[in-house]
Amino acid sequence: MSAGSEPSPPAAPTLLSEAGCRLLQGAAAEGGHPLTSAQTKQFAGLYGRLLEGSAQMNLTALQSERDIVLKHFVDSLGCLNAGEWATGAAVLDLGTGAGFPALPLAIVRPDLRITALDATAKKVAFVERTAQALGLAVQGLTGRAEEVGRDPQHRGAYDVVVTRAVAALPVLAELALPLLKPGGMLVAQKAQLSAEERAAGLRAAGLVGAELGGEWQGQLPVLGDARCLLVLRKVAETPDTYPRRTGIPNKRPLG
Ligand SMILES: C[S@@+](CC[C@H](N)C(=O)[O-])C[C@H]1O[C@@H](n2cnc3c(N)ncnc32)[C@H](O)[C@@H]1O
Repeated sequence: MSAGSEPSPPAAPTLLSEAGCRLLQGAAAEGGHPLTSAQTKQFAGLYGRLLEGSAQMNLTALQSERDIVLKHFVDSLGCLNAGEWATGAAVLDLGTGAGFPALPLAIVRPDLRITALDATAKKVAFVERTAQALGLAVQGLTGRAEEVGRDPQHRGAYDVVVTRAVAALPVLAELALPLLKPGGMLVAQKAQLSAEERAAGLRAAGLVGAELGGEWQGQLPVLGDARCLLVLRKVAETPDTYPRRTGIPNKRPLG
């Protein structure tokens, strides 16, 4: 800058392009979740924050605008396709990473009381900052689900535990069921669910007080990739022995 010249204005935040907004609106509507223009603006802001955050830390492997729109934003909304998400429900996103599905869900369902749990503190800090900037009611929570599930403040406290791309179904059953209220549901989103994983998941569910509560098979809008949602319903108290200590659910899965 030469002496006496005006300081340059701060760079405008990156936002979703117009084409990206149209793709988002079309795909969300195709998936049964049409967006208002205010919600589309919130997604545009989320896109910008995700790009900024990704420049500083490892937040997402997805690089292109199209992939982020379809495989993060629209895919996250697909979690709503299974089960009844009652108005005002307390929801925990187990293993939220960069905020998926927690942040898209908070945009389209501002009535939900969403807690975004992850073992990595800097990811949770990103989610909290982003939620605050976009005016979304998402609480961050740093910790391992194995420990949070034994904390009286969180055990039995949630109507819905939702999870995407975190672990195999038997592991999810052990981590999620202790966190649910009686009658609550785990919604596990999967790209694929083999017959073996499904059977082991249902056996694990029986051990932690759950049964199959529903199943949804569908496709990711525009791309057509297979998606499956499996719902486990809490029908009995989870024994105090679960979840086992950190690492054991993964190392020696139930079922
Ligand atoms: C592959 S990422 C998926 C993130 C996000 N759900 C998504 O779909 O983009 C898995 C995340 O789960 C978190 N995670 C895995 N096991 C966990 C546990 N036992 N407790 C808390 N977080 C866990 C990891 O730290 C990681 O951020």
